Amino acid sequence: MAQLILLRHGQSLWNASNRFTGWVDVPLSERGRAEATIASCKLRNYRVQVCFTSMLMRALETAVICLTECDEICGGKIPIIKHNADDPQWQGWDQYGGNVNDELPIIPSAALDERYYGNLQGLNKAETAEKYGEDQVYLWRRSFSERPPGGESLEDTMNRTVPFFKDRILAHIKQGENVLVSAHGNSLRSILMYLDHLSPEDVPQLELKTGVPIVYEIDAKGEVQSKVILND
Ligand SMILES: O=C(O)[C@@H](CO)OP(=O)(O)O
Repeated sequence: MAQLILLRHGQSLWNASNRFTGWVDVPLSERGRAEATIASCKLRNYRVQVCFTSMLMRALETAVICLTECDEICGGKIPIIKHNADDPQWQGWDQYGGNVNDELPIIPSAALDERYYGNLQGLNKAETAEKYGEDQVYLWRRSFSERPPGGESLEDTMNRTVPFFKDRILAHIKQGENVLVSAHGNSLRSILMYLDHLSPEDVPQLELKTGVPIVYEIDAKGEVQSKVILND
């Protein structure tokens, strides 16, 4: 049995100012860094062997804080970010001498990036609801299939997150390795939808808090055996 820890990044500067963010690469706020530190300390009795993140700074920052503040989660290994590891042009410039077993790889992938919010990116969420109506904005934000203007629906997002999750992340879990995934509200909602067998009618109610770890135990067949949310 292996553990999968899903972590929505800490509060970003645009979460704080209530703006649609999507693929805009906004860093964490001071509160977001504190949330990531608290998550790290909640996870001090857990151990992971590999970490996946999106390519966006707020998820990478959260992963690095989580792995380095209360660093017991690394089990004595050094976290090392594997930029471009999936790029066929990559020449291995960060290769080094020494024992690769001493490192805890952090693997960033665009497959885990937040849902693309298209023309809504940068707009204030409350002002957008006033302009287009609460119901329309709720559909854009929380329905499964409705696309925000020029952006991705949750279904579109799921079509890139879940294949990556099955091919790359579940492969580690099935071998008994514990994995930390640091990503986003909607990219993680799509993965939870898969893990928890949620229907398109169930998923609008699913809300993930920033910086709150969700721990799954998953067996060698990839079946979920338990789930716990590390709230306060
Ligand atoms: O702005 C975003 O990218 C997301 C996550 O913060 O917003 P929403 O709550 O609408 O999913």
